[in-house]
Amino acid sequence: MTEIVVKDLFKDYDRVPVLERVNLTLTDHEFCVVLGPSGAGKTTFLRLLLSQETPTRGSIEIDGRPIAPEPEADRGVVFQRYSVFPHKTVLHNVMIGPELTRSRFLGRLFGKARRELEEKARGLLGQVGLADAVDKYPVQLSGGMQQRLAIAQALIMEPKVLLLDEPFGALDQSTKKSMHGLILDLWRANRMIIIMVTHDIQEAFTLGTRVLMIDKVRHDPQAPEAYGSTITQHLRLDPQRKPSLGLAGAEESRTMQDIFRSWADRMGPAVVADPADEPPRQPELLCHAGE
Ligand SMILES: Nc1ncnc2c1ncn2[C@@H]1O[C@H](COP(=O)(O)OP(=O)(O)OP(=O)(O)O)[C@@H](O)[C@H]1O
Repeated sequence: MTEIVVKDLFKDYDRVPVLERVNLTLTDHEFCVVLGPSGAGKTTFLRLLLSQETPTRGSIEIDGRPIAPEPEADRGVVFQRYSVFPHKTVLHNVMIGPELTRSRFLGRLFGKARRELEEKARGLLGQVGLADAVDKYPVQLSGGMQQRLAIAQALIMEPKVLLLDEPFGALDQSTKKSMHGLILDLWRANRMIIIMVTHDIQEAFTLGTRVLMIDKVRHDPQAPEAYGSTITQHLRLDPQRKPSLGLAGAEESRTMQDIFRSWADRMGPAVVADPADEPPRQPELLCHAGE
């Protein structure tokens, strides 16, 4: 069982408080989603959990021990912008983490150890739907495929905690939805704790077993930077009892065209011109004979 305990966490930058008095306990197999306005300190919170930043006060423990002062393999991370190595194939991108950890100087394993690692990497790439892309380079992949690769890269290190910083923010809606299915499957199969930052409230409620809001509770108009953010809302959700999320549920079963039309309808008077209402153009204007 994995447990993360965040106790009275404060973070200042140059004496400007960003986070104050953050307390949170997460136990095995939770999916915690962090929402909050821009600049509230969501990424700072993830960076503290990763040991990329040190707390000004307070502590973070994993399984009863203070987290290591340097980023370690017990915590994996996926960012919004693709963090893969462009000059390595998909397969080698997934193998590189364990190779660098286990062979610090050469960055490469040999013989049986390498064969076993390759098999594991291929298995993970299968899980994230990239089995057919193992020999490709990142530039040959779509945005969604690159994020799948980044997730496989993080998972091969078998982290106890997976940190996701707006991992799907740059993806189109339908790719985002398939990534939601994938991340939920991986979370169920690997039983790690996930902590994810997003701006997308629907995504938060779709995925989370916990949904947190980080924001400022105290404001001093004379000194806007006097106070930091803390957890202002905190919901635990039972994934088995979640209602279908209105629009999200409906959109899943509809085509992109239908979703587009429903958004166009909702725009109402804002729609200045709608080609769908114009009389159909003559077929000869659209295509040439023989095409
Ligand atoms: N290394 C740093 N040095 C100084 N200030 C920083 C540093 N990193 C972040 N900050 C400040 O901390 C505050 C919180 O930043 P953070 O990136 O954590 O917010 P966020 O909630 O993730 O924002 P967004 O939603 O826009 O990504 C901001 O005011 C930012 O300018």
